[in-house]
Amino acid sequence: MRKAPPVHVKDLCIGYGDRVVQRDLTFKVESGEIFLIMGGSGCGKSTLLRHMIGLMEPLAGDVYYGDESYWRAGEPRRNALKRTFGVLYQQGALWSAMTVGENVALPLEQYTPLSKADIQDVVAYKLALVGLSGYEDHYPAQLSGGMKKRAALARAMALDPDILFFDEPSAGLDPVNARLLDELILRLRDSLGASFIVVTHELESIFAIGDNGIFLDGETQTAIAMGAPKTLKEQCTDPKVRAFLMRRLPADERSVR
Ligand SMILES: Nc1ncnc2c1ncn2[C@@H]1O[C@H](COP(=O)(O)OP(=O)(O)OP(=O)(O)O)[C@@H](O)[C@H]1O
Repeated sequence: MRKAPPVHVKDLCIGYGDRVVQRDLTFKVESGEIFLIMGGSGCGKSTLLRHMIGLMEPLAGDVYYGDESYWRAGEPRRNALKRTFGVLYQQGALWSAMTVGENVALPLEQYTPLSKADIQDVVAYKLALVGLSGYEDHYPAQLSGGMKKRAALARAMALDPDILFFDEPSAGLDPVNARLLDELILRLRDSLGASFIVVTHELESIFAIGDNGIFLDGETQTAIAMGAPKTLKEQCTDPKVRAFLMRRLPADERSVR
């Protein structure tokens, strides 16, 4: 099985123009880990993800893939690195005018020299991985919300990424489909050896899939906790983290302590 490079975020400061959203972020995502980015609304989770994917340049600090600095690498190398990432955005964002098969085939047509027949084989394999065998000719509008997510996941996996980035994978899904997606993520991690970096605030997902994670705080604009969600729930004494992981109001947490 392939091994994804560890990802090392070092002294990262992120934001928009003059506006700092998060500062001094340092953490490591080990190979094959499901790493969660957690925190309240607006604290900067998606912004951090955009920086890790290389869509936004940090105000300070860097992101290392293996030993390689992303931002000190030249643009050709950055583009090559980007191709080792699979990204699944909140909306799924399948091309609605294309069939599911065409959606998954697109990155293969753009970035590989594979023949049409080989591309069809890869598409069939990726759709089988997400439980959508035989849906090649369906259009996104003909799929349920959960199926759309899985089709978008098949597309994100088209180029055999080392690292998959998910922004709120279970947003908009009912609890049963959200759970099926969690199970799929666990299965794919085990079978592909890829790492997953996931933004989520769904408590069930957090405890079901998270090996490790970081908790961002919007108020202090930095990370206030790191670790396995289950351990954080048992041991972290920060009232904001406890409130988040136990779905209590921070004021109640303070009075409990
Ligand atoms: N394109 C942008 N330009 C300027 N500010 C932005 C932009 N996108 C987001 N922000 C601001 O950056 C902060 C962090 O936003 P971000 O979307 O990263 O938070 P989040 O933790 O992912 O939120 P949520 O959980 O609600 O999706 C917010 O205050 C937001 O208003």
